[in-house]
Amino acid sequence: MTTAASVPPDAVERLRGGLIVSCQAYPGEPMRDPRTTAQVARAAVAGGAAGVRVQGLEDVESTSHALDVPVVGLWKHGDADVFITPTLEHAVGIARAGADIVALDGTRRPRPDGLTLVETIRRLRVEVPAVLVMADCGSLDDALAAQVAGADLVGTTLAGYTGERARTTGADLELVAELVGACRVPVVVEGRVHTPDEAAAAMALGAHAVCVGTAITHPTTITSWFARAVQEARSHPGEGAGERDDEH
Ligand SMILES: CC(=O)N[C@H](C=O)[C@@H](O)[C@H](O)[C@H](O)COP(=O)(O)O
Repeated sequence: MTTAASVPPDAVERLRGGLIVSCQAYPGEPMRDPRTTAQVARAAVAGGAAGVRVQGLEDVESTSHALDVPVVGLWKHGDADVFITPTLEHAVGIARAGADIVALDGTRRPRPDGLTLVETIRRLRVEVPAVLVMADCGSLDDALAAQVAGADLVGTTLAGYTGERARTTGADLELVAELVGACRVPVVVEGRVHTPDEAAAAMALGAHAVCVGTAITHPTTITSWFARAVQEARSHPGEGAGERDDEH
């Protein structure tokens, strides 16, 4: 696996300077179907995505078969604080389903199976030796701990969702700058990147890749942005659109 001095693994290298599109539909939503996910992912790749991020065993399976770009897989499970690929069992499942990179909770919080992050990554690599790991972090301290634990990539995915940092409007670019300055592993900017300009700003700070979900692949939320703007324009002519909400 990658170290500061080694050549980055192929999947990490293929994502360098690229856009990762997160293709996720949430429980009960009309687009929650592995075939739909694979189709959305193919459409994203046709538009220039260097990689995709997908959730759940079936979606990882369907998408990894349909595409020739790196697939970042995760498994959201449970209502606890740690819900992104929370246990070793989830991580092994996602790796075996075909993910090139397993994204998992990379915070310093206790994990539901009682393993530490370092134990999780070590044992995952015993089970599935070639797999790479992206640690979804909420702070600089998370990211530093995750790289020591052996993560191949660190992401800002959980910034604003763990209580350590405020939830910024748009990407947490301050954290991006901190991570790029302090981490030797590549940094993926993820979370609330809503416009091409924001994605470019994150890359200009030295990010390895940018991951965009909602603003590309979640039509219900995107529609709500437009619907609210249209409604507000009708109620208050002459005023600009308000802030975007990306809660699902
Ligand atoms: C916090 C959390 O649960 N994040 C999840 C991680 O996979 C997804 O719900 C996000 O859509 C993804 O991170 C991309 O972010 P955004 O949709 O803001 O572009």
